[in-house]
Amino acid sequence: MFEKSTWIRLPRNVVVGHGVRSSVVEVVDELHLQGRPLLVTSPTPRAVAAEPVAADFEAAGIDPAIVTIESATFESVETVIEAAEAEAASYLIGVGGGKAIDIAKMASHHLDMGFLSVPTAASHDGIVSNRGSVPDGDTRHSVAAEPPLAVVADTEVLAEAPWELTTAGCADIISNYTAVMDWRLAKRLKNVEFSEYGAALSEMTAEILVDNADHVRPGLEESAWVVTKALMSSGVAMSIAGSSRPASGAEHLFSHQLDRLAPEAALHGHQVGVGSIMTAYLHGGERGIWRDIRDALDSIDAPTTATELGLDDETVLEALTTCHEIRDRYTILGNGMDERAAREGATKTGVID
Ligand SMILES: NC(=O)C1=CN([C@@H]2O[C@H](COP(=O)(O)OP(=O)(O)OC[C@H]3O[C@@H](n4cnc5c(N)ncnc54)[C@H](O)[C@@H]3O)[C@@H](O)[C@H]2O)C=CC1
Ligand SMILES: O=C(CO)COP(=O)(O)O
Ligand SMILES: [Zn+2]
Repeated sequence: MFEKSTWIRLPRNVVVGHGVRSSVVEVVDELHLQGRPLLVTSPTPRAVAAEPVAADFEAAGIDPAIVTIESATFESVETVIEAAEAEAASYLIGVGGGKAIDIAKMASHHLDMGFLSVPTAASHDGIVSNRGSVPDGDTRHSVAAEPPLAVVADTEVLAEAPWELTTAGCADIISNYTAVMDWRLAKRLKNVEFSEYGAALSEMTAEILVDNADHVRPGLEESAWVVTKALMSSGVAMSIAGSSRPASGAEHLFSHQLDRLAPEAALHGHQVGVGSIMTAYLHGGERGIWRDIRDALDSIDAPTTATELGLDDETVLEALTTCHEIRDRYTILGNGMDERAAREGATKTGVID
């Protein structure tokens, strides 16, 4: 008897383009959301977009509340839940980079409320995904969360954000190549659940981005358009898979461990990009695709070395040899890398000297 079933949850409205920030109130109306919104943001995105969106609500006769979080932690999720209850909010709007959107997503899941995603940076592929990513002591959780009811991605805002945020988003997408390699390996060796559609969409997204790398240049609003579409497509791949597997393999474990060893040293996307160069080497050796990944990152100004990440060689090696412990996700790292092997791989790929 056939007993499989799946429930794929995706946004109902995706609004992308020049000046669409001012459409948030209209999108809320179209979704028939009633009552008071709580805008969940972080310090810089608050001024960039949350306050203008709040002003639009006020002009429409709706009184919004705002809460500012500083970090992506379970404490921040609690802060937002308490603010939603204290302010009698009816739905949430995440306004900012990956951290603010993740926290809004997880709080809305807990509160059983709808949420909208309003990215201010094309820096990560959590914009539409149904996952939240949170560090917790020695581990890193990929938490099932509420996908957004709608996404409003203003390319004018995204293009005005610092360029390195956009290159981080590109690197988060390029890392899909190795994430899917790890996923296929885990399917073969550990029989983990695998989605051909999720994997194919993730790989195709990276392919399209790399093919369009010439259009990803500082100062071009078209860059924000190209990158945001890829970030959304990658998020949809995660929602189809029901896990972050299509977009998160060993290169993400490496980045999550760096977040513990050298907090705030570099952007998430930049860290996973450098991790992807090294894990591509582990998958394919000299003849593997690690050079293609390095060149793709280089072509869009993303870091390809420890120095460009602002890290010393020893931190990179420590992360590489210990990151398999971060979570129970089988990857090319298996039960962990030997220190000499890690040094050899990192040196051969030019990540360390
Ligand atoms: N849930 C998911 O599926 C995914 C979650 N993530 C998570 O997202 C986070 C990484 O996202 P990021 O955006 O890199 O981090 P972030 O949210 O900390 O943003 C990076 C920096 O950019 C600033 N910023 C944002 N918009 C700006 C603007 N318009 N102008 C000037 N500064 C601006 C922020 O204030 C912050 O200082 C990590 O916690 C990562 O784990 C990443 C990918 C997928
Ligand atoms: O960053 C992600 C995909 O780009 C997902 O993060 P996790 O590794 O926490 O699942
Ligand atoms: Zn990522």
